[in-house]
Amino acid sequence: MTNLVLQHISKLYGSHLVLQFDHWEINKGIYWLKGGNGTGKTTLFRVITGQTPFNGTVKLNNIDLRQDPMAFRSQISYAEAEPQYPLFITGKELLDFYGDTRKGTAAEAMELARLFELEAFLLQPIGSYSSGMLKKLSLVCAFIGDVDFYILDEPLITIDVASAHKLYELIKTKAAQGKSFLLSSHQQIDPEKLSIDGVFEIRDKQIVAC
Ligand SMILES: Nc1ncnc2c1ncn2[C@@H]1O[C@H](COP(=O)(O)OP(=O)(O)OP(=O)(O)O)[C@@H](O)[C@H]1O
Repeated sequence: MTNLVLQHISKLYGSHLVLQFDHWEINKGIYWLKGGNGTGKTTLFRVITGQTPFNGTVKLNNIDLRQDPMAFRSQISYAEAEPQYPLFITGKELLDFYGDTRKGTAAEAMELARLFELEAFLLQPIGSYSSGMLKKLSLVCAFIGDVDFYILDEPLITIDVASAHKLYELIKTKAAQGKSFLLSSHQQIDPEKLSIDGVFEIRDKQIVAC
């Protein structure tokens, strides 16, 4: 049962204040974070996943990111908007790496790769992948293993309609198993394809419900 709590948050890049708010909390569900370019969505995701220094407290299911980073990270999966991987490794090597670190099985990784029609490319270096293939590979990585909370930054960019449909179905299946999602998307999310439990926006450095 997901519970994500952020308290007394402030995030600066040098002297540029990007986020500042006292409290934001979500429970189990699928959430959509909207907002224009540069409002701080990716920064918020990087704060939640402990990938950038910040002031304040982040807790997932009562596990404090700072006090117990290993336990915290084992509960969370983050797919970046524009994933960057070493170009010389193959897709399979990347999936094996994620499988090892996330304690996922090779069969699970292959099943996800097959779902997104990446199977035939797995032995090729990532440098030869198209932008859509790269995005799908990053989504496959995000779904390897068993975590409680998924953060998907712009999961719909560059993927085709059929893949978007598969992603929606995967999110629904995981949500039915009790998992939670925080998605950012500039594209409208069709409520008939994916039912959203809450929509937020970053406005003036704060997270507000829409
Ligand atoms: N590493 C960084 N160093 C300095 N400033 C940064 C850095 N990353 C982001 N910023 C600044 O922080 C602000 C928020 O950026 P962020 O990438 O979080 O926005 P975003 O909402 O994800 O934007 P987009 O929708 O364009 O992806 C912007 O003003 C950006 O210039």
